Amino acid sequence: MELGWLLWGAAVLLLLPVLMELSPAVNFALRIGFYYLLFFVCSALTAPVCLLVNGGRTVKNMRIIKTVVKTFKYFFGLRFEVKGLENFEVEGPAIIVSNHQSILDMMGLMEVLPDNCVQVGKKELMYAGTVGLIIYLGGVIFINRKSTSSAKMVMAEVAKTMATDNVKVWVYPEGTRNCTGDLLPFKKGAFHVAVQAQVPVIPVVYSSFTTFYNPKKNLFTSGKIKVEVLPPIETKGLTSDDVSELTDRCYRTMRATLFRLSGRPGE
Ligand SMILES: CCCCCCCCCCCCCCC(=O)SCCNC(=O)CCNC(=O)[C@H](O)C(C)(C)COP(=O)(O)OP(=O)(O)OC[C@H]1O[C@@H](n2cnc3c(N)ncnc32)[C@H](O)[C@@H]1OP(=O)(O)O
Ligand SMILES: CCCCCCCC/C=C\CCCCCCCC(=O)OC[C@@H](O)COP(=O)(O)O
Repeated sequence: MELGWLLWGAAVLLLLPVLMELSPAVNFALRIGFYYLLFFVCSALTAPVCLLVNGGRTVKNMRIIKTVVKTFKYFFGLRFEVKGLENFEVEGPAIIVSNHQSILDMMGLMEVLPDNCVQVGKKELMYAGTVGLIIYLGGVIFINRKSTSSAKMVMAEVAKTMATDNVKVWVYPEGTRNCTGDLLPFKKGAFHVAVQAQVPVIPVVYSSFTTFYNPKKNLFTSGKIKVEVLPPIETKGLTSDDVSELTDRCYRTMRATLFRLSGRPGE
């Protein structure tokens, strides 16, 4: 019986590289499955450490989470080329906005995440098993995207407390993943919060993943991701009437940067 299992295991191990080579679908499934597994297992292992070190839900846990997630890139042959980190060095809180292409973004997020920075996430993530637990412990702010009123209330609370808590808040203004190499229209919530709190908006742009990652084509290989932190956009003196213009300005700047970083001709 044992010999049978041993032979079976050896056959799979020998066949796997061949299968991955022959079938992009198998390669994609195994690599993305391993990514999920990494998240699931590392979350289970990191949660007790966060509880022991910091006692509960606090942005301080993001340091521990960041240390763990920054190792993931090595498993997938991904490299980050980062520019402009000095733009995070603003006095006090800020709203950080970035493009959002895939769950692989979590590696890019942790690659540059400044201290005392929490993220805004869809509330469904709370139920993602051990990952839900660890992102709760990391201080992630959960919103219900399906209820604008409740999401606005949560965001309004963030605008009030981010100054006292001295935290930066990272928002994905596209509101969903988008791996087309372009930007979706921006939701305005992040910009309302920045104006309400009178804090700067710091745009962050990641180059397009399309050269190494495309779920529709079962493409997931190694690759280089360029990251650029852009200069802060001040909101002092702005009011809610200025939010649309602020959103559009940020969108245009980030889209031009995305095209530049991705080697795509601008429009
Ligand atoms: C060891 C392993 C560990 C691994 C751990 C990994 C750790 C990191 C985890 C990080 C998780 C990250 C997850 C990311 C996501 O989940 S992305 C999806 C969720 N994010 C968002 O949706 C982005 C934020 N969304 C918004 O800000 C929206 O604006 C929202 C507030 C939700 C409202 O959306 P919606 O109604 O769809 O559209 P609009 O934005 O156009 O708003 C409609 C009108 O309302 C006005 N508005 C919006 N917000 C506000 C506000 N805060 N105050 C006042 N008014 C507001 C807006 O102006 C629109 O009105 P007008 O059209 O202007 O009249
Ligand atoms: C015991 C219960 C087990 C439950 C199994 C859950 C296992 C979960 C394992 C890994 C989950 C990895 C998720 C990492 C965080 C991903 C953040 C992210 O990128 O979410 C997508 C969100 O931005 C936008 O969502 P949509 O594009 O709108 O959709």
